[in-house]
Amino acid sequence: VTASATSGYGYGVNGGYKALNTYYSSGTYYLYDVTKPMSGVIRTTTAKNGTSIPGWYSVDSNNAWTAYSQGADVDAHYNAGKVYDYYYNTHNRNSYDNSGSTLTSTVHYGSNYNNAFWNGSQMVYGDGDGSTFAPLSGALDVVAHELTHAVTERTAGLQYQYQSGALNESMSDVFGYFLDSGDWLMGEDVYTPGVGGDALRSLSNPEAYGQPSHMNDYVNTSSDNGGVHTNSGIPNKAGYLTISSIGKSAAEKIYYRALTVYLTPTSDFSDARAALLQSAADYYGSGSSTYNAVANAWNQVGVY
Ligand SMILES: CCCCC[C@H](S)C(=O)N[C@@H](Cc1ccccc1)C(=O)N[C@@H](C)C(=O)O
Ligand SMILES: [Zn+2]
Repeated sequence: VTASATSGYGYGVNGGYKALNTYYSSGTYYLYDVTKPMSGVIRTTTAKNGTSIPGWYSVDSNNAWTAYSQGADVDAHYNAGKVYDYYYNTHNRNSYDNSGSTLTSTVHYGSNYNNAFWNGSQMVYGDGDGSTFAPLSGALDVVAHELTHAVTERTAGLQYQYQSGALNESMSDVFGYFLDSGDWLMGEDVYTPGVGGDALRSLSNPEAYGQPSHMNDYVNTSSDNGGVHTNSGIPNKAGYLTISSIGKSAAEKIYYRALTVYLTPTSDFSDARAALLQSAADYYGSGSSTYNAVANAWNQVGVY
């Protein structure tokens, strides 16, 4: 029996219709996308609520991925393709390693698992417990967040602890905004499915969800790898101020250049300011309004 690339469709976590690049072989359809200009593929698997990854290929009998339980698989696959396209089209980067390597997403990880992560090789998504989170692949900003960790790991290599770790987290949130720029919120599409209008974090108002937005309020702690999900509010606020001042397109350029050219594993918030200023100077000149806007943004969060 022939095997071939096919086009399917399905419903995501929140019920939205999604066209899917799938693959047919011997009577079974797979979430396996061979349509991208990459040496590898984009593929989605399920851990079947265990913790063994990558687990098993997500499969379907008729290429209509419409079962409620398939929503997480549908969105992980669809959103990974969107983030791949973003990095390729906007930054000329071919997959997380710029070598077109395969992107693997595993969904249904664990039981009631309220998180998602990049494990050094692939993306992994929990289903959430239905109260704190719905399946996390249902949010494009979550998928962009996780895939950006992979990019960061292959470029700046920001150590996941203390300021470099909070910066690592912030880079993932800022690129999450670039993908899902309808609002300044993070995770709103999957956070507390029973409660409307809230989110896990806000870039414009970190305090709304318990994060600082100024160095005076930096939290010194050993918890959460030195507060990486707390102190990310400070560079996140600087990101909001920067993007609001210079616009999304210029911000994407200087953020990508800072991340891939100037930042290093031990970079702290002040190094991030310098890297973004240098990137702004590279693109627009050191006396440019863009340069000055970046300086002002970081001044406002108390980072010099
Ligand atoms: C292995 C466990 C820790 C990994 C943390 C991953 S990178 C992470 O930061 N995940 C994001 C998921 C996310 C992203 C955007 C929007 C909503 C949720 C995260 O922020 N996790 C929170 C819940 C945390 O770990 O505190
Ligand atoms: Zn993260």
